[in-house]
Amino acid sequence: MTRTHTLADPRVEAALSQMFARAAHDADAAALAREKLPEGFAPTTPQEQSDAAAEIYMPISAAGGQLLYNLVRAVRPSTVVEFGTSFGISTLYLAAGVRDNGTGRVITTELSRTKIAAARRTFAETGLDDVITVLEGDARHTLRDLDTPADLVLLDGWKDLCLPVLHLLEPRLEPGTLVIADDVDLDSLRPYLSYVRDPANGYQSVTFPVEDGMEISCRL
Ligand SMILES: C[S@@+](CC[C@H](N)C(=O)[O-])C[C@H]1O[C@@H](n2cnc3c(N)ncnc32)[C@H](O)[C@@H]1O
Repeated sequence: MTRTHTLADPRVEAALSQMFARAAHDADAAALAREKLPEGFAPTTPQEQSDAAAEIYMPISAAGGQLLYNLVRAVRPSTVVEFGTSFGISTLYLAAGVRDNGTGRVITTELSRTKIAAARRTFAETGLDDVITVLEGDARHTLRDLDTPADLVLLDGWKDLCLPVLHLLEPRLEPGTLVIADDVDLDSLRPYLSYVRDPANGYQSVTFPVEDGMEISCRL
C-alpha cells in the first residue's frame, strides 16, 4: 500500500518551493531593511524591527521543517504554539503534521501585518487554514491569555524575546512537552540557551544539528 502525507500535497509543495525560492533573496531584502533602520536593530522596538523586515523570510530550513513535521506526528499535540510566523514556512510544516494526525491545531503569532496577510493567503491556498489560527500582534501579549496547554512549541521570533515568551508559556507546559528554538548559532539566543541548558530550570535540552541548529528542550 502506498502511503502519502500532506507535505507531498502539490499545493503545499508548490507553496514551500515558491517561498524558499523567494527566501533565497533574503540578503537583498535585508540590505533594504538596513536602510530603513540606519542605526541598526538594537535601538528599535520589536514592531519597528518587524516592519523593517517585512520583506525578509528568515525561514527555518527544509530539513528543520521535516524534523518539525516528524515531531508533530510523533507527539500528536492538541495545540502547537509558534512564535514567529513570518510568511508561514514553518507553520506549513507544523500544520501538515497536524493534518496527517487528524487532530490538533496550530496557533501562530506574528507582528508584521504584511506578512500576516501573505501567510493567510498561503494557508488558504494550501487548504491548511482550517487547522491554523493566526494571532496578530506581539507574542508577549497574544500568547498571554492562551486558554489551553501548549503541547509542542516552536520559538522562532526575535531571538532576544524567546526567553520572555518561554516564561510566558511555562505555566502551560506539561512535563514531557517539547520546546524547539531555531538558530542556536545566533548570539541573541544565548540567554535562552543558557536557561534551557541549566537543569535547575527544569529542562533536558539537546542541540539537534539540522542546518543552523535547533535546540530541542523537554520540559521535566
Ligand atoms: C525568523 S522569522 C520566523 C520565520 C518562520 N518561523 C519561518 O520558518 O518561516 C521571525 C519572525 O518573528 C516575528 N516576530 C518577532 N518578534 C515578534 C513578536 N514579539 N511577536 C510576534 N512576532 C514577532 C518577526 O516579524 C519575523 O517575521
